[in-house]
Formats: sequence, structure tokens, C-alpha cells
Amino acid sequence: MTTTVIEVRDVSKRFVIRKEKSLKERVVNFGRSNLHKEDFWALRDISLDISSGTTVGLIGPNGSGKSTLLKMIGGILQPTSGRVRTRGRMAALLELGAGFHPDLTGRENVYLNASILGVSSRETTRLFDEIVEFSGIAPFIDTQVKFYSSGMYVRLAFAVAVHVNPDVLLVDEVLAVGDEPFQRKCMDRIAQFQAEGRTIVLVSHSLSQVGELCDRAIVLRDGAIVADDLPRVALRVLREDYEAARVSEESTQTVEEQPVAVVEKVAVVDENDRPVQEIPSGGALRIAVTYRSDEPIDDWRAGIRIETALAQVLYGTNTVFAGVELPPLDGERTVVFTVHDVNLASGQYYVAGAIGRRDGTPIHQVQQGAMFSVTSTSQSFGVMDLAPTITAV
Ligand SMILES: Nc1ncnc2c1ncn2[C@@H]1O[C@H](COP(=O)(O)OP(=O)(O)OP(=O)(O)O)[C@@H](O)[C@H]1O
Repeated sequence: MTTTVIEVRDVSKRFVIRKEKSLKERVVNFGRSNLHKEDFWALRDISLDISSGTTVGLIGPNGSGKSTLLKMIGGILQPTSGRVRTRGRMAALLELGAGFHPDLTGRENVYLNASILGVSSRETTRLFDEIVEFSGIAPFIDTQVKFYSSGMYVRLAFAVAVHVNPDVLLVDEVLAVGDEPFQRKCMDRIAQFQAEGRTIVLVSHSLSQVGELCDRAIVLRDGAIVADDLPRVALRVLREDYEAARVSEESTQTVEEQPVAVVEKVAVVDENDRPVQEIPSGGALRIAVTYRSDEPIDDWRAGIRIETALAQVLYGTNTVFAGVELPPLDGERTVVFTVHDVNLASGQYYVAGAIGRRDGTPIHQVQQGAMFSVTSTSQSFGVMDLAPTITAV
């Protein structure tokens, strides 16, 4: 049975920002403070319910309010208006070093951190060896944490958080500072948490990670929720936002600096160059990218990238990598990339087209220039359709 473990109602958060006054203002206000205050609303009217056993990703551009929302769920920040209610034990990995005292050793901080999370010191003693082993920083456990690297902080904090038996785990971007093997270990532990029916809320800029881990994603923009849906749908909304921002940035850039060449069109076509949308797994995939340049350039390379709907890059190449010589680009030219056997699982895929200099300097690209779906009759999971022969020996 699922219950609501996090309830956020009409929550808004205002910060007061202090700004330095200009010289003129300082003269006018002579003798008074040279700072003036301004209200800033980091979140406005946020309402959401999170059910037990779900993994929810909070995504959005920098400064959109993700960390502020997570901190309010974790009770570290209080809303200016509205209310947040939570049920069960909550362990949070928020800012780097939060919950740790710099002058205490790793060992002392494990006890301190666990006690903040409501775990008795006897219980912490029982868990201690497991926590240290998971963290992988045993040689430094009696060192003051102010001498830890950021990765060491996170290792210890994550180890404590996952060993204190929380019902809800809140994770901000911090995991990204761990090295690759540790990140893998964290992901495995998160998967175990999910299997045990615990609730996870995470903030991430890794869209592929959100696509992989979450069963729901919430997109924030300027402190408001703009999408709250299946990750596939929410990620599309965010990517469209990013694309719109990129285009508007580009159009302001092109006023001064017109790209010398552009990707005019990306299409998935059949052998007669007619557009197609569906390809059987194992069939041929032909990607035709049309480039245009108003003045001749001979130093160019053409590239493509194939991605899942969840922004995971499956494959990318270009004519330099492939050792293909291109004739100079003068006017319009189409380059066709043919993959003879697309061993992809059923699903939707996106193709990006790019043009750059031979040395790799980018000139222009179009993300999600074309979409195609692959149909497969085989039963499997994952993004590839490998059809192995299976023998018992
Ligand atoms: N203590 C604070 N005082 C003043 N402004 C703050 C404070 N904390 C956050 N803000 C502001 O609130 C807005 C939202 O910040 P928040 O950290 O929640 O964004 P975010 O979506 O997590 O961003 P990022 O992706 O960069 O981590 C930002 O404009 C930030 O400057």
C-alpha cells in the first residue's frame, strides 16, 4: 500500500538579498548602511505529494529552485508561506559537508550525524564498521573532516545516510563529486533502496541518470513547477526549454557572428531517400544531414549523434573519426550516414546533426533534428537488441 510521505502545500520561499549601494546612493544615505535589501522569491506556490516507494527527480536549469525545495522537504529551510509535511525517518545528503562538524574526526562525525538522524549511539556502534567499510575511507576515519577532500566528505555522508535505515532519502547533486567506482556503488545502493520500497528524492543535472533511476520527474523553472510527469515526458519539456534557450542565445550571437555554415536538416530516410519514421530492429538506418554554407569551406567535418528519449547518448561519430574525406562545402550538401544493422531495442530515438572544423571546433548543431522508432519482436530489456544464442553447457 502506498501512502503520501511528503506533502508540500502552496509553498513559497523568499530570500532577502543584500546588495551593495551605488556610490551615489551611499552619498545620499550618508552615515547609514551601504547595503540595501531586496526580496527574491526562489519558489512560488509549490504543491506536490510524493508517495512511498517512488523515486522522484527534481530537474531544471541553474537557480530554478531545486535545492531550495529539497532543503525545505528536509526541514533545513522553512517556507516563507505554505507548509511541508513528511512521514518517516529522513536522511538527507544536501550541501557538501552539511551535518558534519569540521573540527571533529570522521569517527566523531559518524556518531554526530547518526544522532541527528535519530539513531542511538549504541546502534551507531553496531553499524560503525559497515559504515566505514562502505565509505572506503578507513585510513582517514580518525582525521578531522576539515582535512577531507570533497569526495571523502560525500563518501562518509552517503555511507551514514544509507546505513541508518531511512524511509526517505534526499540527495542533492553531491554524489557527482564521488569518483566513478563510488558513484556506481551509490547507484547500486539506491537501486537496493528502491527494491526495498523506500522513497528517494534527488536533484540532478544528469538527465540520463534521472531517466534511468526515477519513476517521476518534476521540472522547475524560475521557482515554479512547469512539468510533473513520467521522466520521459518531463525530460522532453526540459530539453525543449534548453533548446529554446540555446536558440535564443544563438540568435543573439548570430547578430555579431553568423555561423559560416549550418545544419539545415536532419532526416531518417529509406534507400530511396524518402523520410521514414519506423525501422525494424536489425534493419538499416540511414541518416541524411543537409549542410549549407554561403561561402566555400573545405576544412569541415560532418557528425551525428543518436540519443534515447532520456538524453542518453548511444552513439556519435563524424567524418574525421571515420576517416572520410569530404569535398568542400559550397552551398548545400547532404551527407548520409548508414548504419547497416540497428541493433536497438523497441523505442524512440533522436538524432542530432552537427558541423564543425576538422580540428573539432564546433560550428553549428541541431539537437533532436529527427526522431525514429525501432520495432522489435524480441523480448528483452535495455536499449540494445543483441539476440544472443543461449546454450546450457
Ligand atoms: N540563502 C540564500 N539567500 C539568497 N538567495 C538564495 C539563497 N539560497 C538560494 N538562493 C537563490 O535562490 C535561487 C534558487 O537557488 P537553488 O539553489 O534552489 O537553485 P537550483 O535549482 O538548486 O540551482 P543549481 O542547479 O545551480 O544548483 C537562486 O537564484 C539562488 O541564488
